[in-house]
Amino acid sequence: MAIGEQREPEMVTRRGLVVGNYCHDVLFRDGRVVGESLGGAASFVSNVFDGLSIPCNYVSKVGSDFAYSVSHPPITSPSSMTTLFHAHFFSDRDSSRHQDRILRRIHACDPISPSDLPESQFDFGLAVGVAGEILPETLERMLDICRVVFVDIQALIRVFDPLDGTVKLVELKDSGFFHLLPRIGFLKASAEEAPYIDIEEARKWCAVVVTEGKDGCRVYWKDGELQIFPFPASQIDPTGAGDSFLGGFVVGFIWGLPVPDAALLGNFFGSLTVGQIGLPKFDSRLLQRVNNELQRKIHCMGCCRTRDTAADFRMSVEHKEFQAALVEATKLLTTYNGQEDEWNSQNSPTKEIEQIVHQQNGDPQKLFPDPIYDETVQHVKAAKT
Ligand SMILES: Nc1ncnc2c1ncn2[C@@H]1O[C@H](COP(=O)(O)OP(=O)(O)O)[C@@H](O)[C@H]1O
Ligand SMILES: O=P([O-])([O-])O[C@@H]1[C@@H](O)[C@H](O)[C@@H](O)[C@H](O)[C@@H]1O
Repeated sequence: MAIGEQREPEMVTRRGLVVGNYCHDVLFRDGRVVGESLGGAASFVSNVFDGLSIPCNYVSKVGSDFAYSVSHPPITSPSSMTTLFHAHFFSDRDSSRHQDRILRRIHACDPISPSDLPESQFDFGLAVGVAGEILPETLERMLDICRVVFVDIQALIRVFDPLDGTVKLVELKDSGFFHLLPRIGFLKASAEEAPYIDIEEARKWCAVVVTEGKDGCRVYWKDGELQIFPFPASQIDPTGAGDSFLGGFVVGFIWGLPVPDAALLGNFFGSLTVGQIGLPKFDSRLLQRVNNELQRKIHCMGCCRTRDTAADFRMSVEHKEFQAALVEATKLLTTYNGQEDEWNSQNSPTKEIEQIVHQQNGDPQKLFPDPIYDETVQHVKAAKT
């Protein structure tokens, strides 16, 4: 190619590394089981990446009891059980934010050590542990082999009650990961986690994205901050919204979008996630529309994907147009949602589990001794095979 000849802008394929364990999620509302699903940030992130054809390596560990088939096979630890979370929601409180979710880690699979990571180099990495499986030395190794690393703070600051596994949070500076901050590209936190970071200190070292549920998100960097608007959504289950947000944000970033536009794409996928229980299904037509929009944007930017890891925080002149295009894409969901409701009503395990649990227990309050639920789930699964 002659020097100076304009290259047709194109998405240079970037390869990533996603590190974090898949898990089993059980959702309770007012003490009643309302759903059980594949979980773990890696599953929500890969759901977005697969939908938008982002090539990635995944390092995730599960036990031999892992109950789901996934597009990126995990490492099975025969001596361990799959990470299991019980997420308790309550109708009498505003569950539009996770603050009112009580998370309990019932089982924890083996941690991911540096030697579990591939030897090769990667353009980007996502440290997305949910149950303490990412060790400081593992994150350090990720920082060595990935050019830019996106970290979900829930991988760093969660601790677990020794008696019942209830998830609590510790200050980042007391987490054992603080010294790695200057090497992290982006730190993602929910509004509930943000107070444990000291954003004024952290932003000196890396960009911080704080997701704010139905209010969208806020991006902080050394010299500024920006509020990025949300997309409308009727929330059914907030689980995984932050994970899908991070997936969308990273896609925007590696496509070369300015950070505010990447955050908008994150908001978009977060809003689609809360409208479904567990791992969301994205309409293929909607995903195609998003891909077309990304192609259009990099064409308009007249640049091939040459930006290295330098982040561009300027609000693009096209930000509003991008937002409008994504809103337009969600209109495809109106028809699909009709089928989706059909899918939920017919296929959701919830009803079966509720009926069996009710028969067995009469009073759903008995649900709390979790083994009852686990046994019921096994029974339901067995009945399905
Ligand atoms: N009820 C909602 N309506 C619209 N968008 C939402 C809603 N809840 C979450 N989102 C989107 O998903 C993103 C992540 O959600 P949030 O609940 O803040 O993350 P986390 O799961 O980490 O707590 C938000 O920044 C927002 O863009
Ligand atoms: O809802 P969110 O915080 O984005 O992410 C969730 C984790 O916090 C939770 O521990 C896990 O069980 C879910 O599968 C999901 O990954």
